[in-house]
Amino acid sequence: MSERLAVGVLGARGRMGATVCAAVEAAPDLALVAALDAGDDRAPLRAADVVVDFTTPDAVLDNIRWCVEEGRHVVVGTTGFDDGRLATVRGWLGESPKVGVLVAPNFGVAAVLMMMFAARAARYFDSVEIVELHHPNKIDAPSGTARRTAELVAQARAAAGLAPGGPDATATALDGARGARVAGVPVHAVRLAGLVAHQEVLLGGSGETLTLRHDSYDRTSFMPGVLLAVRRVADRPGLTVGLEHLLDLDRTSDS
Ligand SMILES: NC(=O)C1=CN([C@@H]2O[C@H](COP(=O)(O)OP(=O)(O)OC[C@H]3O[C@@H](n4cnc5c(N)ncnc54)[C@H](O)[C@@H]3O)[C@@H](O)[C@H]2O)C=CC1
Ligand SMILES: O=C(O)C1=N[C@H](C(=O)O)C[C@H](O)C1
Repeated sequence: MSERLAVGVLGARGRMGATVCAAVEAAPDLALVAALDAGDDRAPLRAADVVVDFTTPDAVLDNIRWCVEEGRHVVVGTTGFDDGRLATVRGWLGESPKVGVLVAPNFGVAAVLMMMFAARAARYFDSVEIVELHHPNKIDAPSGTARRTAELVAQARAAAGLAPGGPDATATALDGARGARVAGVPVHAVRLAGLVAHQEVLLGGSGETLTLRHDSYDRTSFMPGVLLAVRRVADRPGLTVGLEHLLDLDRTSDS
């Protein structure tokens, strides 16, 4: 058998990090060489070909900078990215052009399909709103998936000459009643005991609606996508945003 790909995990004692460690250990072509959490020395990551980060929005940028400087490829599931943060990562990669960093707000294949379908459908409807629903231990709102979905929907609607959200006659509202606007699209966040990770994209037109719903019932749902990214990130020097680029699904129009 050929040599196994060496993988390090940051956030290894967390919900996602622990699941990633188990998935890597179960994969015959991968070897878990470092499983680190907050406060640990990062030196053992020098033995890794690829580092996986599932930490916190506060910690992730410093981890990526360290990995890029050390020439390690990075698969990032941690959320909290916006254009400014992605530009910062691109800047570091400019100094290390052989390194690949893949940032994905959601590694669930069905979740990626839901995002792609939402972008594809967005131009056919008057209104679009997003409802994301998560476990109550989640520290960021709205979710990274909802943010990315809103951005993709807004881009598709702008390309079709449409406003991002839809008609809305609301004249008075309590703070938050109409959700947050992400790229102009209303996004509503629910935190509920018993949930893992769920999202609905609601599209409305004349006398009809379309609801796209995705449910992650278990964190193993993210593992095929994480392992695909681990195996492929070295082939993609520079920054890749979104698992869709590894799934050949990134077309969102007929042209
Ligand atoms: N892209 C995706 O498919 C998914 C992304 N996520 C995201 O992953 C992140 C982690 O989620 P959970 O595992 O649920 O959180 P968690 O709170 O269970 O785990 C985070 C872990 O990171 C550790 N940590 C904090 N700072 C660190 C540092 N500097 N170095 C190493 N470890 C550090 C914490 O001690 C903790 O063990 C969140 O941003 C979440 O939104 C979660 C699920 C799927
Ligand atoms: O914190 C979570 O649990 C999740 N985070 C990601 C996000 O913010 O989109 C992915 C998934 O929704 C689970």
